[in-house]
Amino acid sequence: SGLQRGGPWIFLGAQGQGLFQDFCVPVLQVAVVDLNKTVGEQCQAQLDAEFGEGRSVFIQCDVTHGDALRDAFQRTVDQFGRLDIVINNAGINNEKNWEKTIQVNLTSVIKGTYLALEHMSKEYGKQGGTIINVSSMAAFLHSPHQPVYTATKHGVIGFTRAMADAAAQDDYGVRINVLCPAFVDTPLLHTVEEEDNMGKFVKFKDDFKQSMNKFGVLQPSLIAEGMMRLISDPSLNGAVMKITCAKGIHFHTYEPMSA
Ligand SMILES: NC(=O)C1=CN([C@@H]2O[C@H](COP(=O)(O)OP(=O)(O)OC[C@H]3O[C@@H](n4cnc5c(N)ncnc54)[C@H](O)[C@@H]3O)[C@@H](O)[C@H]2O)C=CC1
Ligand SMILES: CCCCCC(=O)/C=C/[C@H]1[C@H](O)CC(=O)[C@@H]1CCCCCCC(=O)O
Repeated sequence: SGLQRGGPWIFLGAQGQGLFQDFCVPVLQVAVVDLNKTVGEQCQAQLDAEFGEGRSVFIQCDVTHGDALRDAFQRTVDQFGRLDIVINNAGINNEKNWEKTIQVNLTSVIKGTYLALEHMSKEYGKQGGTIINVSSMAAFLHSPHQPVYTATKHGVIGFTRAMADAAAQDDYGVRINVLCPAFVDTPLLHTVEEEDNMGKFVKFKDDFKQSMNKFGVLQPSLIAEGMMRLISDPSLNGAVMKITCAKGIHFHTYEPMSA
């Protein structure tokens, strides 16, 4: 992976579970791409403080705007000379404006993966790399509270596994994996109580909160640890990493196909 070379990375969706404090990378070059200027600038300030100035850039971008997303990738490569690691992390929880949820959580992950391949795949004459697409345990345990969110997270897994097979069979030199956290202590979790986000499904919020009490809420540092493992283990491609309070970091296993 690119980790040994120390980056560069592009991290789409910056709040990103407060991940940056927890990445212990000695030589880091990272582009933080986020819609929210305040969040992006805070992330960059943290990175400056921890790793020194000049190693990171914040690019304000709505990942659902195709041209802006393409520009964000190009700016990253212009700044750092190459790209090794891409994390498609941006996500929203909006059942009222569910079309937007599909755009951010699924369509932009697909676009982000294709753009990442343009900059990293041997098919395009590039040097290889690694991609992480962020799904959710909602892809395994559904809830009446989030039907479209749940659908997008299933979609991320299906797309990622199929692309990982394509990457292996056509020798892209790029590993593509998916990460499925259970509840994580981030601002996103608070949106489940808001009618503006949940629409008519807000009535299920108490069930959802009970589920949080039952299964517990993860700290972002464990998500960072999972990402580091996906980045640094060269044997992983098409892997579906789950992270839960009960079992920590582990992998989903699929039945072999029968004839
Ligand atoms: N917090 C949780 O319990 C869980 C979160 N996840 C997933 O983890 C990922 C990160 O979520 P969190 O850090 O929890 O959420 P968050 O809300 O704290 O951070 C998400 C970031 O994405 C950015 N973003 C949203 N829409 C965007 C757009 N159109 N363009 C660019 N940036 C955009 C936001 O500004 C925010 O900074 C998401 O894909 C989410 O679905 C998965 C399982 C559980
Ligand atoms: C607002 C976004 C919150 C997203 C959190 C998330 O993705 C949660 C998904 C839940 C789904 O909607 C219903 C659930 O029960 C999911 C969480 C389940 C955690 C499972 C832990 C299982 C275990 O400990 O073995």
